[in-house]
Amino acid sequence: MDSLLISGGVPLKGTVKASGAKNAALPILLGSILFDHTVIFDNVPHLRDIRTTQKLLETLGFETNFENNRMHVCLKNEVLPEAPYDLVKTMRASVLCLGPLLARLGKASVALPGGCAIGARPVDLHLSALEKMGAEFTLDGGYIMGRCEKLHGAHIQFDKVTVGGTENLMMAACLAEGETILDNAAREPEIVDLANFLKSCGAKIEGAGQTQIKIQGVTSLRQETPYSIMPDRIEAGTYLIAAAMTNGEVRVENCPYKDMEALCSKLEACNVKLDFEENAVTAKPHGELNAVDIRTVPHPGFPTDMQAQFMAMLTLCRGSAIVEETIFENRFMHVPELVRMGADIRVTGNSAMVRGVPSLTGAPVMASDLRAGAALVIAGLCADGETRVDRIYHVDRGYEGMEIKLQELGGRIKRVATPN
Ligand SMILES: CC(=O)N[C@H]1[C@@H](OP(=O)(O)OP(=O)(O)OC[C@H]2O[C@@H](n3ccc(=O)[nH]c3=O)[C@H](O)[C@@H]2O)O[C@H](CO)[C@@H](O)[C@@H]1O
Ligand SMILES: C=C(OP(=O)(O)O)C(=O)O
Repeated sequence: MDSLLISGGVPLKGTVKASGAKNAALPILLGSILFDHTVIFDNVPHLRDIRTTQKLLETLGFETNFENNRMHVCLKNEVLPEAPYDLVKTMRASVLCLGPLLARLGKASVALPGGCAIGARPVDLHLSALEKMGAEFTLDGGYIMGRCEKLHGAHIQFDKVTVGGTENLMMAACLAEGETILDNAAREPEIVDLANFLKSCGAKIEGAGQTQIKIQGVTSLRQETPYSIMPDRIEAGTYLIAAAMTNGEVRVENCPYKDMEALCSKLEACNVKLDFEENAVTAKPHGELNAVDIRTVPHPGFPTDMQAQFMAMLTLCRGSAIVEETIFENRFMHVPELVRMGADIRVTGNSAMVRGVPSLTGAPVMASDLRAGAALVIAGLCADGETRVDRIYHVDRGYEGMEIKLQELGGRIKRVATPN
């Protein structure tokens, strides 16, 4: 297993480029299941989750080729209906093959994703919505066994905003008979990217990015030109916070800041100086940072995927702030690790009170999940002394070459084998 070893205290300086977005690439790549012909994607990040998706597509009967951020996906003979536990357990987004498989084959057997470090994460809303379209499900040996005749359009009202649920249903509805309406749909930019990809291949989708999405089923999809995955707003935001925390000057290129308003306005409220260009944002050196409360909510509100990194920054801000997590019931696993580095944080229920301290101290810490790991890395970059972040495989799920990008910004960080 690998760890990251960080010597803190160097202000980050230079330019970094945001990679393609993991959370857009995963559903879009799994959308390939809907196609008979080759589909090609650009700006696909080299990540552990992308390799898992590649393996999943291969298990489902597709050939893939992935080089230089371009992936080709092509059906070999026939689509196979089973997404095995070994893959699903390492990547919950695997459940996004359920809608496309049912639409395509009328059957699917997908391992039920278990809970993960951040919460139970059930898929009940995916299943009940697909039932409205004519699917029937049983649970057998830990697998969701789905069957249907041809899926038909339906009016679906999600009880709760679900990103994955909206994506699964949008993909299923593309090849269903008739019109599907999704109400209380998620509005994340990655939903819009998925819709843009599907529309570029002949799907009839209206309203992606709004609370109501309408999809008219078509008989087939066909790609004319390669589709380029949108840049990663969470990765971009992580580098802006790392720059602010180290009081450095970092220009983040390919920064989709129009999709990052909630984060950027909170950073500015903390006194982070941001300079916006056509396609880039620069975080500039600033005076003292002020503590500002955050509350995670679905897009366009403050994203839960930035909560841990923002909390890492709050540990060094003047004053105190409340961080409220409303999306996942257990997304504070980074707190005890930040406390080991000298942070002053108290958790009560789904809120954490963060009191700013003058400095953090390096320590061996453990990443419990992807964004917790990112938060510990950026905390390490400004801590006194050495920090070792273990279980870095979580970070590798979602950050392309994180330590290389940080090294290029002057960060003293290297990948090492975890000592026994
Ligand atoms: C690959 C990907 O894009 N992952 C993102 C996606 O995850 P994901 O799609 O899993 O997140 P959801 O939006 O579905 O989950 C939001 C909340 O709804 C609950 N829920 C969801 C589905 C369901 O059937 N029943 C149910 O109760 C979840 O447990 C959670 O509490 O959106 C999350 C919320 O922005 C992000 O943190 C993840 O990074
Ligand atoms: C929680 C995340 O991802 P996933 O849904 O893939 O676990 C994330 O990207 O922060």
